Amino acid sequence: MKCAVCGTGRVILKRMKNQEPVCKECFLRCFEDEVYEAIVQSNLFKKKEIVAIGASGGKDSTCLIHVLHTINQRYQMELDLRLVAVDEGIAGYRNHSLNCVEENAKIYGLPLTIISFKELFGYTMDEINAVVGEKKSKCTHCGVFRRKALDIGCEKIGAEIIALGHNADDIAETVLMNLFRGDVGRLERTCEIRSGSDITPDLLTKLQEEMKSHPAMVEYVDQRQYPFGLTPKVKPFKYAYQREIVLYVHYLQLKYFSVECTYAPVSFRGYARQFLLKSQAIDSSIIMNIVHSGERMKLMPQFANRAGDKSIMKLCTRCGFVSSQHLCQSCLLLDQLIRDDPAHPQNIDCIARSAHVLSNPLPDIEDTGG
Ligand SMILES: Nc1ncnc2c1ncn2[C@@H]1O[C@H](COP(=O)(O)OP(=O)(O)OP(=O)(O)O)[C@@H](O)[C@H]1O
Repeated sequence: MKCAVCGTGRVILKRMKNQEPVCKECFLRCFEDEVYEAIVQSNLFKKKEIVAIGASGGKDSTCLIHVLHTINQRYQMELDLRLVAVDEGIAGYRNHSLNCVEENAKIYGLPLTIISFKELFGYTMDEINAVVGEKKSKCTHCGVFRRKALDIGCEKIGAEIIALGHNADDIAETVLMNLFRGDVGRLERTCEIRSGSDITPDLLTKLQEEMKSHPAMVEYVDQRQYPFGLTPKVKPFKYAYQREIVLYVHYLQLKYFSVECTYAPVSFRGYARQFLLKSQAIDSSIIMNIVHSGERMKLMPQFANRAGDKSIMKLCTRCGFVSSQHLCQSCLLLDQLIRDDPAHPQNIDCIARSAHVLSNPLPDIEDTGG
């Protein structure tokens, strides 16, 4: 059997989306072209834009670095790509994956900035684990703190947009997870290829006004179009299957860390992942069907939960990040941690830490100046 694209190459796989048999070269090229197409169709980036790439060292973000770097050059997109990595402080996991990020920063000549939970919040994930307890999932803490850390990372490198390696399987998992939890208010956001900045001009003006009188935010009024917490997040791999990402990084022998997070086994996401794995064995189109279904679901107004309601957004009274409540989720979680932590000597002022990190340049682990 010959490659369905070039007609001559030796077939190495059948594409997930249409079962078309393709050779290695055509697979790599088609994969890159499809990501480029998704970027162009959704107008994800502007020319010369500083784009942060959330780099975890895992296969998805490693693949994203390679693909964005490749198509940026091939199609003269003129993007200024920079890496932001968050060190959550998970011994035996994140320290190893950060080594891969550092290696890739050198390989692609991209500047890298690392932001650590310990410096930002006063706790590593391992310390949070000790406070929260072994049996409970830590994914909420990790996810909420990481989002804030990535926003702060963007601020430090001057990026007003961040690209993340979420793929179609991740999105389908999140859709299922939200359904399993009955948390349908989040469905719309889950499936967006670009999220964060989709607020009305009136609301943006209101938030910008709030920034002017917020002690922690006033200095950013003239510098930022969006308040903190609204940095647009884009998912160029929204339509890429995980299995093809694995093959892509395998064929190109990219350097990534493949071990699962220490805390993953007790995560709720695990149920959705198992369900999806079993369903996929029956029909591989299930993943994209879930993504497309999620895209088309729209909540009736009476069911929209408050978390999904952008019109009620304000600035967290403590740290100044956008929030639907008086205190943002990260400040609430931090307060709870401090309350539950018998060893904590005093309340840590979250905004003092955020402000400290923002105003003092962290030593960049590797700045190759590319
Ligand atoms: N510690 C981190 N630092 C920077 N970005 C991160 C970090 N963790 C996750 N991300 C970003 O968020 C995306 C989704 O992460 P998540 O852990 O949910 O999925 P993943 O499939 O394990 O991704 P990856 O294979 O890239 O680790 C990653 O692809 C990356 O872009």
